[in-house]
Amino acid sequence: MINPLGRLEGGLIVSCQAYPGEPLFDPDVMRRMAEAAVAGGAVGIRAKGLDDIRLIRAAVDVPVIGLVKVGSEGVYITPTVDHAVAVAAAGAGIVAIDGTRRPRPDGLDLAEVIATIHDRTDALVMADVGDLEDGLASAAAGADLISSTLAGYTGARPRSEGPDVDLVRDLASAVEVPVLAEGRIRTAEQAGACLQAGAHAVVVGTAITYPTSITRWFVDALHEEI
Ligand SMILES: CC(=O)N[C@H](C=O)[C@@H](O)[C@H](O)[C@H](O)COP(=O)(O)O
Repeated sequence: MINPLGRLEGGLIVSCQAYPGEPLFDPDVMRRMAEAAVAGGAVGIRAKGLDDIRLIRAAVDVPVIGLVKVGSEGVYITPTVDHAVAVAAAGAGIVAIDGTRRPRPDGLDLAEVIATIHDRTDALVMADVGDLEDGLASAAAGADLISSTLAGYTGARPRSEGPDVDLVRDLASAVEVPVLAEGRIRTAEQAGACLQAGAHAVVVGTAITYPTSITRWFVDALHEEI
């Protein structure tokens, strides 16, 4: 497998995710969303769920960062090795896993998890972290790249309104592996600030692919005007 990290450098990765019960919750809709993002210049796609990953992998020629979500509390992003192996088998060249120091459902530590994924697949492992200590521990455990995905969602750091640029900067200067900026990037200016802070690439989801939230931002702003 060609190492995808070079293809991501300096670029925009678009996260295409929908949830059960929502109008866009359909792998084929996410496949179309991914194609639309790539047509606009996305250098990578982040996708959730094995069916979505399969369809998107077949439809676009950019690296796919895959994950599954199991629940929404604690360690819910690709929580076990078996989940990670399934994500890689579905076609993700990069598997995103929870990279926090919280106890994992399979009782393994992060180094064991990453080593086993490397043994059983060709995929790179991306650690989704919530603070600097998570990032340092993930790098020491063998993660191939680190993302600020969980900043503001684990209790370790406050939930900033925009991206946690300070964490991105601290991670980028503290670890050797590439650091992605992810989480609450709402504008192109914020994405640029993350690259300036040392991010290898930026991941944007909600602001591009989640029309319910985008609509609500407009609606709320209109109400504040009154
Ligand atoms: C915290 C968590 O579970 N984040 C998830 C990770 O896959 C997604 O829900 C986010 O949409 C993604 O990280 C992109 O972030 P944003 O949608 O803010 O641009």
